[in-house]
Amino acid sequence: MESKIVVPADGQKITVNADGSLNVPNNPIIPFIEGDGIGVDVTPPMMKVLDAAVEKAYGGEKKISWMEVYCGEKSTQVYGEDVWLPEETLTAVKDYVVSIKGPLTTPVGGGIRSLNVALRQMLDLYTCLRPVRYYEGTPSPLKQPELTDMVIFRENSEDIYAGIEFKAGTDEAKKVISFLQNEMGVTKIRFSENCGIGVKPVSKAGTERLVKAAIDYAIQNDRPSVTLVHKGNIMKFTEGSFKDWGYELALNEYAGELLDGGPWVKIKNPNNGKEIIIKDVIADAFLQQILLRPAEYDVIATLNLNGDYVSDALAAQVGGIGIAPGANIGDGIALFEATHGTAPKYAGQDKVNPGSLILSGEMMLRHMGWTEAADLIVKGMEGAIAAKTVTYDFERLMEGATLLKCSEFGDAMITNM
Ligand SMILES: NC(=O)C1=CN([C@@H]2O[C@H](COP(=O)(O)OP(=O)(O)OC[C@H]3O[C@@H](n4cnc5c(N)ncnc54)[C@H](OP(=O)(O)O)[C@@H]3O)[C@@H](O)[C@H]2O)C=CC1
Ligand SMILES: O=C(O)CCC(=O)C(=O)O
Ligand SMILES: [Mg+2]
Repeated sequence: MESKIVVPADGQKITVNADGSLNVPNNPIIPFIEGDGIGVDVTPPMMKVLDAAVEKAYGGEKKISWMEVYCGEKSTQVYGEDVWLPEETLTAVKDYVVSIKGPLTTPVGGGIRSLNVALRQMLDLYTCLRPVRYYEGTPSPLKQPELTDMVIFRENSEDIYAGIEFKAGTDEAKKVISFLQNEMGVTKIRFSENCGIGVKPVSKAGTERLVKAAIDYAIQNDRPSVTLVHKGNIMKFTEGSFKDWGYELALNEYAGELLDGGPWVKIKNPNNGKEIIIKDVIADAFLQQILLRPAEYDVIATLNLNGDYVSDALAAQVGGIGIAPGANIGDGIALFEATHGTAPKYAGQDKVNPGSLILSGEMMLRHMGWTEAADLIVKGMEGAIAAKTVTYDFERLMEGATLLKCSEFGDAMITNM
């Protein structure tokens, strides 16, 4: 297939050193996927704000060379019908090490499976990292939204997102049901003649690498606890094992000790000698406690579906998914993306909040070691919200706010840097 990617002439690749650290040139080429729906609205301000922050922080010494790569609806326009995820996009995201994407549409029921999930699985980006913090002045349904300060580590490669499911009535579904009944002695499938079947793989290796990433983050960032969120009382050998393997990892790899006889574990932060508590909570209880006692939770390690639900719920507590950032991270490669989707009813209206993708870009700059530019983006966000110059999602909940378009909010962030 003919290449459609135009490599900028004036940039270099980021590379990964043997110890896993990044080698970032002053003029890195960063691939971006515009995204479907509101991707067309939020991606341009994201690039503009990042460029302005880099320019202000480094006075022209550093600069991003953006390189468009394609996925989703735009890919079908550029490459032709049915080409949703071209091979050269995957190759670029791998080769250029750090990239960023807008949201991509997934039809409900039939049609293609999620391209977002496909990117994560094909590139083995096993951690979905979603920090949740409060910006002063943001409208929130909570009385004390500033107490919500959590960092979600969502397992990104397993669980029912593996897409192993069979439609009711198909030969495949009948075959799986017959195997379960006749070879595994399963008697509990109600209405087995017309039943869809899904499979939920959760492995020890997959759990360990995710929980390790969460504990390492807590160590590096001086955080007091890591909570394993699961539904292990019901799904004993998937979600329950996730909890058991997480505790075992803390005990065996971090010289953990049982706290009051267990199951909670304490480990010592080797950087400062402080205790880090590894604890667990059942997912439904967690969802009420994050509203009632958010200060008790800090770093969160959880499975794929729980992490999806928890991400939007926590985002709502601090102002909504309009400003909820995220990253998909593997060993070496990172693909940054907003927590929200394509919000099709707002597509092309220059209306929605670009904050989620911009703050994902802020995470990207920090990941690259460009902390001065990242700090300016945080300052720009704080300033724009404090000045009550905001997009519709905040304006409708704030008194005396000025309503800005999507692109204008990006400009307001730049003014406040
Ligand atoms: N990673 C990804 O690419 C993701 C893709 N998706 C896909 O996106 C599509 C639409 O999904 P849907 O469930 O509607 O979820 P969306 O996140 O797209 O939108 C749900 C609602 O969230 C609010 N919202 C979303 N983005 C913004 C923003 N930038 N600024 C302000 N408010 C925002 C809007 O609320 P209000 O109506 O109150 O204004 C919107 O109606 C689906 O195809 C889904 O599969 C979903 C999630 C993630
Ligand atoms: O891939 C999708 O369409 C939805 C993904 C999603 O909701 C998420 O990653 O949070
Ligand atoms: Mg989601």
